[in-house]
Amino acid sequence: MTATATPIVQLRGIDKSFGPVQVLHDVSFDIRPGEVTALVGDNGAGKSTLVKCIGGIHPIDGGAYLFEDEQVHVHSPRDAAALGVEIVYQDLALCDNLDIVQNMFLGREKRRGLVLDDATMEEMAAKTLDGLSVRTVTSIRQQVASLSGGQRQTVAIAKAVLWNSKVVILDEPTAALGVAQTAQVLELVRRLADNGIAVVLISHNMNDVFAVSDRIAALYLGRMAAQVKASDVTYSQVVELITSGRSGDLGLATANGVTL
Ligand SMILES: Nc1ncnc2c1ncn2[C@@H]1O[C@H](COP(=O)(O)OP(=O)(O)OP(=O)(O)O)[C@@H](O)[C@H]1O
Repeated sequence: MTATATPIVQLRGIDKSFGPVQVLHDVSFDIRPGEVTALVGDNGAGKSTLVKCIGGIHPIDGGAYLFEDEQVHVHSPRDAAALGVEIVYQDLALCDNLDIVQNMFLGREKRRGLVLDDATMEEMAAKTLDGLSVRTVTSIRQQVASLSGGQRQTVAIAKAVLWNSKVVILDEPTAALGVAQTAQVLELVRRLADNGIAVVLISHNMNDVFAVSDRIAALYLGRMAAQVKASDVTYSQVVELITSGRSGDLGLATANGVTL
């Protein structure tokens, strides 16, 4: 996507503490439509906390959350969903004993009168999977228990997209996958962005990050060390940002977390 896409989400000066422990310090973060923004950082850097603030799971203590240039107050996942923000978690929260359609509509089932509108749900599920060019599942009435890790991840992502999401945040989507399945999921991640969705990818895997990301945001000890275009940095510069919060080669413009 173009370098000039206007951010759909802009966080400015976000602080977040849990009791006496401040986990996020003055964090600014932009998420742009049509782009994959990788969110990287060491264990405990604050990645999950940051996305949970975006997703309405944790209230922010201070700073501004702008969505499409308007300041918003997101107090619950429902508020986030109303904006079109969905998070796909590492543990996926899929129900093994339900099929793909049932999982995709879990808690938001379509009804016709008092009965479930299975035909509409099936049609919407199939359309969403088709739209993402997902051909890895054989039947949408297949139980999720029988799916591979990659297929499960695909269903979880499709579930997030089903609701006309504008922002999809993926927490380590390839962490438990083998090589081939990782490639498939990364392809899907790229396709989401190519369809105009603003995608955030939390990942510890630099190969994944460089394979699909347009931008990379590095958190270090709860501060945004840098947010840069992926094409402007090397693998080792990103590793340096993750491990020390700075990269000498990048200079000051990015060391303060300024978005380029
Ligand atoms: N609900 C909570 N209550 C108290 N402390 C928390 C809570 N959630 C996270 N923390 C703390 O906040 C810090 C950042 O954690 P967070 O999970 O956001 O990091 P992360 O970058 O996602 O790490 P990882 O890569 O290991 O998942 C950690 O020190 C963690 O212990």
